[in-house]
Amino acid sequence: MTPASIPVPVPVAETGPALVVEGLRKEFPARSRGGKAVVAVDDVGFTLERGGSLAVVGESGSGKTTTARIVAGLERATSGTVSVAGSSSGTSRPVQMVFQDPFASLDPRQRIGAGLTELLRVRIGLSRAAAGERAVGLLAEVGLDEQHAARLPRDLSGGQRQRVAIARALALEPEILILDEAVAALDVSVQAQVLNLLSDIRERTTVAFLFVSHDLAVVRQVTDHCLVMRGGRVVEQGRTADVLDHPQDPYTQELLDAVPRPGWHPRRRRA
Ligand SMILES: Nc1ncnc2c1ncn2[C@@H]1O[C@H](COP(=O)(O)OP(=O)(O)OP(=O)(O)O)[C@@H](O)[C@H]1O
Repeated sequence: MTPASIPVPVPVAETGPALVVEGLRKEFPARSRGGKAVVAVDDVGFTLERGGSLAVVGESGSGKTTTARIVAGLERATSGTVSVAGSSSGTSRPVQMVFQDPFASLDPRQRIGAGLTELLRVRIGLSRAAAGERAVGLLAEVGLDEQHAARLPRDLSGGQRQRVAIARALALEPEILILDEAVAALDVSVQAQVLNLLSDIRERTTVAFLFVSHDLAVVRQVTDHCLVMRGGRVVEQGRTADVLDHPQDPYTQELLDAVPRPGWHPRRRRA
């Protein structure tokens, strides 16, 4: 593999889509001698419009997270291109990622407000006073107040910690927010609150969402386009409502059939 084949983020025009991915491929080397390399992502392509919301769905191991990590710059593709809007405009991190477990990205000894203020000083270059003010504003945007700001991560609920993770991602003024199973660990009612927050953010800003999820009900609620992956490849993509209501690929139908719905009854096993 020559260095020339490693994709470099290419800026796209200010008016163009937030993200264009073409011919993306990721091979992981064999884990043992004589083992086979894993092709985690194979010829994946999609476009995410500014302010749009695209779901990546598929069963475990289908390549969703690897695709998201390449877009976020956390993993290098073997080949293909990832073009992110704003990557030439001085925005240092045009893509931010929120994970299922926000604990991992929070310093357990740092109070929420102080951590956010530090992030704004170090990464955005704001003065101490301006960073403090912006931190209060960002926390308010995600529904948290100064009482929450004074707490340590362990003294917040799971939903509140996820709000903090979203505030920290937004602090860096990204073009694209990747949410990788970001509500999967939350109780249904807390999940609904965080999903409402994400809808609000979409209405207020031009941030585009890339939403990795195995939960098709959540996908229906928060995305307008959807990409179905299987074995590293895209089997189907289109408007979320069309894909979920009229799946063209049998695999998408299988995913839909696997979801318990109101009125769903497990099939009785034959004796
Ligand atoms: N660092 C790695 N080294 C080797 N193989 C990997 C690595 N990361 C992922 N894989 C493999 O690549 C494939 C795709 O994994 P990926 O995590 O992208 O799938 P996923 O759809 O996100 O699954 P899940 O929903 O379980 O997170 C799997 O076969 C996985 O075992």
